[in-house]
Amino acid sequence: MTAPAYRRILLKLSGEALMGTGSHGIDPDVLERLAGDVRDLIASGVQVALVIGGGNIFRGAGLAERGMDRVTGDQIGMLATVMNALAMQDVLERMSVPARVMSAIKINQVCEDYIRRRAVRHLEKGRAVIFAAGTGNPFFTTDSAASLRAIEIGAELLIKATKVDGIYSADPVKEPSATFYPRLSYDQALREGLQVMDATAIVLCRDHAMPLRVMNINEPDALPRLMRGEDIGSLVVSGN
Ligand SMILES: Nc1ncnc2c1ncn2[C@@H]1O[C@H](COP(=O)(O)OP(=O)(O)O)[C@@H](O)[C@H]1O
Ligand SMILES: O=c1ccn([C@@H]2O[C@H](COP(=O)(O)OP(=O)(O)O)[C@@H](O)[C@H]2O)c(=O)[nH]1
Repeated sequence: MTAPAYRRILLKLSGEALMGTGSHGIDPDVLERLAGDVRDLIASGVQVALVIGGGNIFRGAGLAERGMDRVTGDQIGMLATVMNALAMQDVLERMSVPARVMSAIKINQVCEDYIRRRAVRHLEKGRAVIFAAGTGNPFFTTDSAASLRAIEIGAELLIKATKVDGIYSADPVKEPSATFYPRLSYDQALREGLQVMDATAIVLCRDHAMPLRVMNINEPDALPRLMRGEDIGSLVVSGN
């Protein structure tokens, strides 16, 4: 078996990805499939860290639109990400994959506090590490948390697995004629206002030269093919 193309990656999954065809919550079959992908990556020798969103349960912006204090809404949203993280940990452990949830918010009767050095040790020991509660601060998203944690742990690649095949000149869901970008620079994504990932997350990746790949969560075998060095989705790297 050839060595994987990457030693350590961070995989960002939206909460929505866990819904499957549902309108909210977690589809156990989807969770099982995603956990199986993580298991296979770790078995191939890749150290895998995860950031899972909470959009299948709550988003602060949505709660605020209906009158809730935004900070409170974001705190609820961050707790939603903890729920998803615990669910992922449960299914990984039932697959005999050691997994640790490390939260940016102190809830250490439910999961570990996020401590960077411990996260790295867990990864070095072949454990899946699931970062929960995003950055721990309101007004951010788990995309930004994914960029932040990828940089902190020295990941070689940040993968945003989402609902489209990569980055386009416009939202391909709204504009089917949009042009696919197999490769682009962070500055191009910012200049063109490409909304696939929030600007904070993209700027963090740019400023710390964190390669970012956006790919379709539903493309079969996409992750193992990517680890074998195939060019999947869109790659965002430094440049003008
Ligand atoms: N330029 C773009 N290229 C690709 N996707 C885009 C773009 N602009 C907006 N999108 C939308 O962004 C979505 C991915 O962002 P987001 O919904 O935050 O993902 P997720 O919920 O998977 O984290 C895609 O499903 C797509 O509809
Ligand atoms: O650092 C963070 C990360 C997340 N959130 C809140 O948690 C919600 C769920 O995260 P996100 O929307 O990123 O989930 P996804 O879109 O990936 O499902 C967000 O909407 C925010 O309200 C936050 O306040 N700070």
